[in-house]
Amino acid sequence: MKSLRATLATVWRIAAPYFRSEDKWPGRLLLAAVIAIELSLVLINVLLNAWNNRFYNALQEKNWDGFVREIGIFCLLATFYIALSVYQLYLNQWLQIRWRSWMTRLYLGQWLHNANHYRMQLRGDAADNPDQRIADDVKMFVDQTLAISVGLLSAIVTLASFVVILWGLSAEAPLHIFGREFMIPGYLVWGALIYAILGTALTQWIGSPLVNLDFQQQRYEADFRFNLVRARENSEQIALLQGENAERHRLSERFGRVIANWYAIMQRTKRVTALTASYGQAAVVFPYILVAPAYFAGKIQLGGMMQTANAFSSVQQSLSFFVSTYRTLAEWRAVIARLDGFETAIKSATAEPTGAGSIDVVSSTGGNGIDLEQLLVRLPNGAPLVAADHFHINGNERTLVTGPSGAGKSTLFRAIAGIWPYGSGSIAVPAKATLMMLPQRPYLPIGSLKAAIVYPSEVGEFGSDRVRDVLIAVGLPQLASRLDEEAHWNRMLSLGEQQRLGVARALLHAPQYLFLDEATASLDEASETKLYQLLKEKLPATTIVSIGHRATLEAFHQRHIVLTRDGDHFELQSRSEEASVK
Ligand SMILES: Nc1ncnc2c1ncn2[C@@H]1O[C@H](COP(=O)(O)OP(=O)(O)OP(=O)(O)O)[C@@H](O)[C@H]1O
Repeated sequence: MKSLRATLATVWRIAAPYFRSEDKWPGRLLLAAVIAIELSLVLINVLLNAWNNRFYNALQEKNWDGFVREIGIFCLLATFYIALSVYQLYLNQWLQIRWRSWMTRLYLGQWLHNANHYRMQLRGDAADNPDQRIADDVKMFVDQTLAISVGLLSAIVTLASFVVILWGLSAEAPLHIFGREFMIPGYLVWGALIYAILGTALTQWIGSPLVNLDFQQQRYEADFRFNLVRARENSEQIALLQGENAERHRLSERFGRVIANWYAIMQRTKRVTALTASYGQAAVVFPYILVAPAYFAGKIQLGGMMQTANAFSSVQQSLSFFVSTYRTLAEWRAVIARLDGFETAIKSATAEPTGAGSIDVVSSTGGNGIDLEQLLVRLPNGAPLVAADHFHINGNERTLVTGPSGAGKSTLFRAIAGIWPYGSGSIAVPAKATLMMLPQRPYLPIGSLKAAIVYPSEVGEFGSDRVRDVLIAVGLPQLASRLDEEAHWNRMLSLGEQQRLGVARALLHAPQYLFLDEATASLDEASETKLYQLLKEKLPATTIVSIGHRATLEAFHQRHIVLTRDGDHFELQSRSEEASVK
């Protein structure tokens, strides 16, 4: 009961914001229309129930006029029923897509806000496969929440209406057992109730493991799909290493989990279906068995019996709402748990940069350069990595950072960029300063070459002539005529060419602070020298901080910082304050 209340509270927390959002009026109106139509359908069912009585009595009495009139009434009711059903589905789908669009935009916004997606990945927490949550789970949540809540409402209203009818019919057709009449008020209602409670309890008992199995299934499917995508993304490496067998083995192992869990679902579903099917079939004859003695004793007519059977089945069906939607409910709970986990992970990732035990990245005013104060960068497991008590990265200067592999150079850059929360101390970056990080392998989104170069800006922000000039300057004249060509550039270009594109990106954006993390390491020394010369000439006002291993790089930097081991971590130390080359 407690977990049901907690689940409903979670549903409310996830679902309610849409109906309070800027799209609240269309959403509320559509929901109201869907509910109104559902209630109208229940009303038609009530009218059809009374129709049963009149129709079968007309048949029994061989009353032709009555028969024709009832057929006419049926056609009228059926026409309304059809029209309402059509529009209920239509409006329901309309609401679904509006609600889903809103939630998808919200989740995308939160996930892509302030490097949350990166921190969530670092934490490796419950929010695995965010793509599945944003793409599939939101859709399922909206579909199922609507289906279940409208279905539940319909079941409650149907139950209330038909319980009244069935109560009246119980008095008309008193219970007959072995020729004796028993006066039990509303015995048909009690019969339906006991029947439904038994069915519900049995289904819950047999079917409860399905909730967890469904949850695991979605997870294994997403995991398998993600690994397929990774294999596709790294197909060149796999082919070069002849890693196909290893890949097949790995993928088969992941698919094996999908299969094993599916068998478990099949076993469980078989039992649940056996129960629900028997339950449904027994429900067809059960009311006849209850009222047939009264019918044969001549207490009620055929119409009365048919109406009773119909009312009984409506009551029984609405009481069995839980049984009939068990699978959907199980899936729904799994979806709710996943979205809840996703929201929680986003919340903690959002809170992390400002929380206790995190590095404080602040905006400084007036100064030029970046100040590291009492900085201790840690690994996610808490182990210390890089420390700097008072350190100043001078503005308008070119600084080279070196140190042993794994010393934490890249992680220090991540901390300065404000995406690495683990650690303590503060990093003061001038307010409104523009920072750009160039990694060893620049990210080039799939699309036109121009869009890939100007990323993360919009294509229209830079003129094509400008982009062409920059491409020629970085030594890629052969690409200058292919700006509109669409491709997977990370896959198509050599690493050296990708690094030249990275430098082209930096030249276009002309940031105030440019951090190069081995961003030219794949080029030959002569090309690297040319690119650095270009950066020096074209971006004279830019503060450049480079990570690199080559000694030749020193010539382009005025200052050299070395990460040196100090116990369990590394310290930042200036090797030379004097300029090498100005
Ligand atoms: N997401 C992460 N989770 C756990 N440990 C990490 C993570 N990212 C980096 N590390 C660890 O932090 C340490 C420093 O990594 P970093 O990439 O900063 O080193 P680096 O000095 O740039 O090395 P290199 O010169 O080889 O590029 C490494 O031991 C690495 O394993």
